[in-house]
Amino acid sequence: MELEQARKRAEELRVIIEKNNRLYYDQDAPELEDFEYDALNRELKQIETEYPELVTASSPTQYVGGTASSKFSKVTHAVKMESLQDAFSFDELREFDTRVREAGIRPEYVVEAKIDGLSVSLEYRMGQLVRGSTRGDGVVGEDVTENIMTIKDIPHELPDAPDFLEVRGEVYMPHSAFFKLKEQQELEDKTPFKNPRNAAAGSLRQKDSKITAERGLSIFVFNLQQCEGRTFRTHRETLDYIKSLGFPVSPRYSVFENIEDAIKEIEAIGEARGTLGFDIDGAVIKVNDLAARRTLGSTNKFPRWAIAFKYPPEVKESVVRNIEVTVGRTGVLTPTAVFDPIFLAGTSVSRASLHNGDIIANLGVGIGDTIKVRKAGDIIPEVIGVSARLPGNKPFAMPTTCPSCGAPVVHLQDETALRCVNPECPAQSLRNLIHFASRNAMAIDGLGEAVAVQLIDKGLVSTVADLYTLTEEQLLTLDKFKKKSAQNLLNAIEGSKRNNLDKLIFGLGIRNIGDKAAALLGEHFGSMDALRQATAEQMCEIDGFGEVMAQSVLEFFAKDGTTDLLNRLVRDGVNMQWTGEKKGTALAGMTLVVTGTLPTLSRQEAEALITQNGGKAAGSVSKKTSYVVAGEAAGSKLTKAQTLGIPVLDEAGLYQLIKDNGQ
Ligand SMILES: NC(=O)c1ccc[n+]([C@@H]2O[C@H](COP(=O)([O-])OP(=O)(O)OC[C@H]3O[C@@H](n4cnc5c(N)ncnc54)[C@H](O)[C@@H]3O)[C@@H](O)[C@H]2O)c1
Ligand SMILES: [Zn+2]
Repeated sequence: MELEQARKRAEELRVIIEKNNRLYYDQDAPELEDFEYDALNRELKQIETEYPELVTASSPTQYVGGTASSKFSKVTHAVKMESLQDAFSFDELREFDTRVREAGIRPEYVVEAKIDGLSVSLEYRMGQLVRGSTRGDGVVGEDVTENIMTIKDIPHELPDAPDFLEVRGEVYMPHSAFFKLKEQQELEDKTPFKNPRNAAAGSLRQKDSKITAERGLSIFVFNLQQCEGRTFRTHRETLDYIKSLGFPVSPRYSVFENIEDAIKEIEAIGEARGTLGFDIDGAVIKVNDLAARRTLGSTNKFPRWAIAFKYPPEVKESVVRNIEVTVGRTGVLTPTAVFDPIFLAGTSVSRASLHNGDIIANLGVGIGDTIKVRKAGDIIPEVIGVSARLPGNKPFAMPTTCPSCGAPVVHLQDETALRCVNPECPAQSLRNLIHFASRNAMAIDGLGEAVAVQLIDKGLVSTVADLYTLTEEQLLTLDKFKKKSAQNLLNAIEGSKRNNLDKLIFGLGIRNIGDKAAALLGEHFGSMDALRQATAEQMCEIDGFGEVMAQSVLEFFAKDGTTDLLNRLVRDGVNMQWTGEKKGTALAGMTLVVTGTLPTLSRQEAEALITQNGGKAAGSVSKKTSYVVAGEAAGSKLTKAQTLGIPVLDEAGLYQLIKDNGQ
């Protein structure tokens, strides 16, 4: 490449890379797959190696990619949170080894899995967790202490800890938590996170720590940043020490005497990839000897004593045996390719979503064709192309009628998806019914998926209103149903009639209306009738309510069948009024933290009492806390309140406070 041509390409690449850095680090919503991004970075690095005169201080190859968002207060890291140099072939690892040996170091390496999440620093003073922060640009990160406090794996207190300790680790979302969240987001018609890494980053970088708490995040700690009063000789020793303090550490971290053995370990980790229960995006080789690390030092961006090997995305071929089309709760038709099982990134795979008709048309894929399937992250397989077409085969055509009910399907405005809009469609009825009965909605015990499937299949229920006319006789026709179980279910259905209005609003499955939005609507309008008559402007007056949500509510009431459905529910005695207390103002403007075991209230109940009275219930104590409500066995939060001089109440004191401030 000519210099001028190289300069032009380098500039182009920098613009693209910076744009994708913002999407990935700042918005937790990348558009490229990691290996696609890595390829761009590599190309830029190659140009800069060939033409060193083209390297600029602001090139993304020279600094850590993130920034600290203004959503959080900033933290300056005493020990810089560096990135890692990466390698895509074993030969590059051998070159790394040569560089280490050329610096006069006898190599001894630790190999660890590289967990795909986001990097955090945790600081402990006198054994108490005092701060958690993100990497940001490596020097300045974000203060996410409150959110960090909600992660169960992270100890709040360390026994026998030094006066000051800082560790670094990777917060990640296990596959189990990711699938749960994905299902929940789909049920609520929200765009699900693309992969566990983005889900972890998006969940940790939340303004509301309660949301973080619900997301099931975990951590692996992989480095000792600072430790007052103790010295260590090797990385291995520091990991043993971190583990002894109660932190989760990388599941395996063995020491190897030479690079070839280290490479074998990387291969072994690669083979175990799909079975770990969480995503890894590579493996890291680190020089074990800490003095040798100091000799090797760091560049502006990464240490010279470590290197990350990135596993290539695996691509394999298989033959499409079928394309199944299913109907979701909101009527969207989703095609799924079913193919001969192949082994990818450690697990057997035989299905991949084709998303919609446009994607099928772009791929040109039909039943019988040979496809290429890739697993980019560790869990979601993707069809990336057709490698051999069955002679004369045509791409699969999406059905023109609903595979569940046979009604004609439609393209709604601005959507690529096809939808079945028949309100009585059984596939949708099933998802609607499961949602209606779920815990945050009408909470009908005993009405899970298995029972819902039977109710629909036997034609006993087609809309949720049918639940309220079910008889014992009918329930006895269900699999495994005896008199007792039938009666229990009828009681649960009967009990649900008395639920507060928000449960019903949420249960109706209005697009974009989650349980929190339902509660806002219920409290604000007070009855279903008032809500039905509300205009978009009136809804938008509610704090926290947006235009899109308001439109969805209007659409719901305008839909065929809604009036009928609500009339039937009213006739059968389902409550349509807000029976919850209107929010009081006794604790307005105050932030309270509940800790320990209270004599009569559970922690949830105490927090509900606080919010019902206009206060904010927070998860951790800070200078902004107004009161700490402490019960028996209150731990670090109580100690912290005492150090900060924050008033402490018992349960009776909380009631008194509400009484004193109420009208
Ligand atoms: N898809 C996109 O658009 C996009 C954009 C930007 C970055 N990225 C991805 O982000 C990565 C580059 O980001 P980076 O600069 O953070 O570097 P990196 O992720 O390659 O390596 C550094 C990080 O690895 C983490 N890590 C996990 N386990 C570790 C262990 N056992 N020991 C040491 N560190 C461990 C650390 O937290 C550290 O921050 C690449 O994988 C890239 O593909 C993707
Ligand atoms: Zn249908």
